[in-house]
Amino acid sequence: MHRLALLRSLHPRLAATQLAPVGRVYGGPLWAGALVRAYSAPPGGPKLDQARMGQSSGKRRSGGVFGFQPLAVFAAVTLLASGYALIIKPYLAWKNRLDEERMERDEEEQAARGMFSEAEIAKFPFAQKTVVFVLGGPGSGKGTNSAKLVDDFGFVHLSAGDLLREEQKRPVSQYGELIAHYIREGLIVPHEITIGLLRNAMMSHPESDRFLIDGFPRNLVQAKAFEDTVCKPKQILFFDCPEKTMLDRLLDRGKTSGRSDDNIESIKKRFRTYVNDSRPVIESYAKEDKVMAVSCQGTPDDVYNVTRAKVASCLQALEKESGKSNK
Ligand SMILES: Nc1ncnc2c1ncn2[C@@H]1O[C@H](COP(=O)(O)OP(=O)(O)OP(=O)(O)O)[C@@H](O)[C@H]1O
Ligand SMILES: O=c1ccn([C@@H]2O[C@H](COP(=O)(O)O)[C@@H](O)[C@H]2O)c(=O)[nH]1
Repeated sequence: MHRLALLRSLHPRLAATQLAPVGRVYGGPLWAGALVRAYSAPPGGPKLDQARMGQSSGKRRSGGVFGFQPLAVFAAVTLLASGYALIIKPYLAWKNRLDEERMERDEEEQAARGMFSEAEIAKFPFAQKTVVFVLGGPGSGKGTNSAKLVDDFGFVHLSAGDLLREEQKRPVSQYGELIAHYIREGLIVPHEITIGLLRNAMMSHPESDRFLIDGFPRNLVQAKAFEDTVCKPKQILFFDCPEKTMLDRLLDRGKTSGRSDDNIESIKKRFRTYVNDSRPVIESYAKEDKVMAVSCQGTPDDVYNVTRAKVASCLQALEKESGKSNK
């Protein structure tokens, strides 16, 4: 039924009242207002315009309590309901949407920074994990062999370079540009960023006891910072490779890798960083008798066979040692 007809059917007074057509949006309150005004008019009496201008008299209410009040209540309720529907409800929905968007943004930023709470970090048993650093020059075969060790020994493989590249690509990362620059220039990204990513990645695998950390630490400062804030490595797996072999492999990989640093300019810078900053880390751990060296010369299978044998005996020795210390 048309709203005007409906209103008029509610009370005879309305039939005698000229109700102006109203717009769609404010229809509710205006209809309700019209209803109230209709009751301010005598039967067959002043037009709505007059009522609006306050020209109607008190006598008009002589229509009687029974005719008047229910509709006045109805008008008030309609007014309130319309106000709620048109103003308060949309406002609350808008506010909720803003809150939800803010929470989503916070969660994304938190994920981007890879943050666990301080309490969660403090509780995580890093010292009980078997961490093996996988070191060697750029293109020496660290990634290739680490992937195979995962299958054979159940390690979780964490490549520091991969984690940095992932972080760089995250749209909300505050470090994206910085990381891109350091990688292209073959420089070492500030260790707080890399260690944060590594720690987060380790904590994302609470079920695992074995971690291969590939391509880290790149210098002595990183090594010390990791030992101080995360844990000491149990062993270092070092791929020993001549520069010429590494160069050939990297240039070959560069044909398909899409990496911003697999080009001759970046490769030369990476070699310089390796000689000046990363070799001293291997030498330092060698003094602690923690380095297993594997020659990267030979086919991938040859190199992996040697690697697997060395890692197997290393893990055996570590288990023996921990068995002794548990007694
Ligand atoms: N023994 C091998 N013989 C021939 N090619 C190999 C051998 N080992 C690895 N490669 C190839 O050399 C390239 C570099 O290997 P890989 O990516 O494992 O090195 P990486 O040390 O992880 O390098 P980066 O430090 O730059 O990440 C790859 O294209 C890989 O397929
Ligand atoms: O601990 C790290 C590891 C890596 N980087 C930077 O990333 C590139 C690429 O590393 P790959 O191990 O070859 O994937 C490296 O040249 C550094 O620029 C780093 O800063 N810190």
